[in-house]
Amino acid sequence: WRSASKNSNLLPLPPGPRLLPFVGNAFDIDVSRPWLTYTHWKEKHGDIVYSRVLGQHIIIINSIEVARELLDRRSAIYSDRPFIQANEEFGTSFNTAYLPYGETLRIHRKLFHQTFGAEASAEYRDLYFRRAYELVIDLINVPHKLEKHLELYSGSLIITAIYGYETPPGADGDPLINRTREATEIAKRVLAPERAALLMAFPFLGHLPSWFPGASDRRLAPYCRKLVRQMLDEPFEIGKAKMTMTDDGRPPSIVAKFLDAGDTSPAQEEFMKGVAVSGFVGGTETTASTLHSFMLAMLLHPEVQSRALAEVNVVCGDNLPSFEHRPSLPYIEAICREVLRWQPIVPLGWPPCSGYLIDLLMLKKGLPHRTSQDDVYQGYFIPKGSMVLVNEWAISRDESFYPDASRFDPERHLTAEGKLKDDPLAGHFAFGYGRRICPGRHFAELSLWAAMVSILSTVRITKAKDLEGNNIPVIPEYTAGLAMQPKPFACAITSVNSRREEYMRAAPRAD
Ligand code: HEM
Repeated sequence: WRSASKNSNLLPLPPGPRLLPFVGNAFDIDVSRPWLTYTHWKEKHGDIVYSRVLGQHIIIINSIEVARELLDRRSAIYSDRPFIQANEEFGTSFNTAYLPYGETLRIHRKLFHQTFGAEASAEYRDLYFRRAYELVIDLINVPHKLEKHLELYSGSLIITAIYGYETPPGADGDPLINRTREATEIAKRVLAPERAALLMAFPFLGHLPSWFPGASDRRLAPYCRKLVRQMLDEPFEIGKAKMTMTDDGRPPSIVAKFLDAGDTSPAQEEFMKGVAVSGFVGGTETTASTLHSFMLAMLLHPEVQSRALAEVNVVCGDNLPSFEHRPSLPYIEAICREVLRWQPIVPLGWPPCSGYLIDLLMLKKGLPHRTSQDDVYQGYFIPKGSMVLVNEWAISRDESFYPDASRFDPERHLTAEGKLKDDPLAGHFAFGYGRRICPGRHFAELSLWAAMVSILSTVRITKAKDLEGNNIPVIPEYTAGLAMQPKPFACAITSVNSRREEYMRAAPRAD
């Protein structure tokens, strides 16, 4: 049971839990929080674990060293993705995230680099803050719609940057956001775990027999394909029509920049459309979930808020903080790092990415990398076609790096002199590895920082009160649903600096 068919050297597979005939470990995994099962396996079997579900080889990486060695250094072997038939049926195979390792992926990643790379992302510095001010004002005005405000912040930022148009206030009215939601809902229904698992185990079935639970949803496929086509075409046309340069001579959007650069053949345009929508679906929920987690951490830790505000006040006086202040605000930086570490919103190294395939093969929150050829690591055989998951949860809980790891403690990222530590793991929990590392990470980091510093400098998040004036207790719980994000919690949000609030209110808003 523990050998793989093409293992000519008869090397052992990595250690792992006992496999049952046929189903392998299908029944061993906590399907709502599989990373906890994998972390338990780490304790027993170590940093690299072999498992099998319905004949599919699964390699679970539980340490940063193994992740770097395999996914970073050997990325030519470890950068494929599993093929999903349903993506073809439902028109979602354009998404960068699902592309196999090959030429189309290379083109997409190049476009991503040009449009969301470090330099390109920095060009949107004014936009992040403009949106962040709107976010703060919305939080003060209507604190109970916290989640909605965070989703609007992250979604509208990406839409404005990509297509150059302003989403109307209250994302409900935006056609792109609405269509994305609708397509996502269909995909979630269709790609229920049992269906995806069966297709993965028996790809020769191609299409599921009509008696199979959920198979009747296939009738939605043509409609979903139509929605996806609209998502690809319509906002792109808006971006195309909005080519007027900004006052400082920059293209008004990523699409405009692409068109301005020259090669606009239909094929190239189709790639750009795919990149734009992949960026939107890959970046919205991830950024919003991270900020939601940040708000929860602040609510639970008033002392962290006080120290952050004091740091901003010393550095900025009553002015609004900006990216120029960033190097002088190490504590704020430490908060950002700790938010990403404390509750990695992609605990198995994969973003919710609009909800597709999350339950795939019972590997919730873990659409993995896939090996494109056989490999050997430390005497273990890694078969071609293995799914490879990084258990970021286990890495974030590694006590040798992070003593008392489940505690939220920004100070762990600072030296005794209050400077930022040179942390080799910083950023890794959030953004993945190798040639599939998140191409939106620069954009994401800047937008997270702008939102966090704007919130910390201007408002205070406290417990909400009930009708008798008692604090409503906060139970920090996370959803086991699509994205790892906090379950809704009540909080009060009040301004702590009227000057900054005034500046923010006076800043131009989208209309
Ligand atoms: C806090 C925000 C974000 C987090 C935590 C996050 C996390 C991730 C992770 C873990 C991966 C998988 C990496 C791997 O397979 O090794 C990924 C991939 C991806 N992300 Fe992000 N992401 C965020 C924001 C964004 C943004 C803003 C964009 C676009 C502007 C974006 C676009 C993508 C795309 C297109 C992929 C697929 C890349 C590929 O398969 O080659 N993400 N992201």
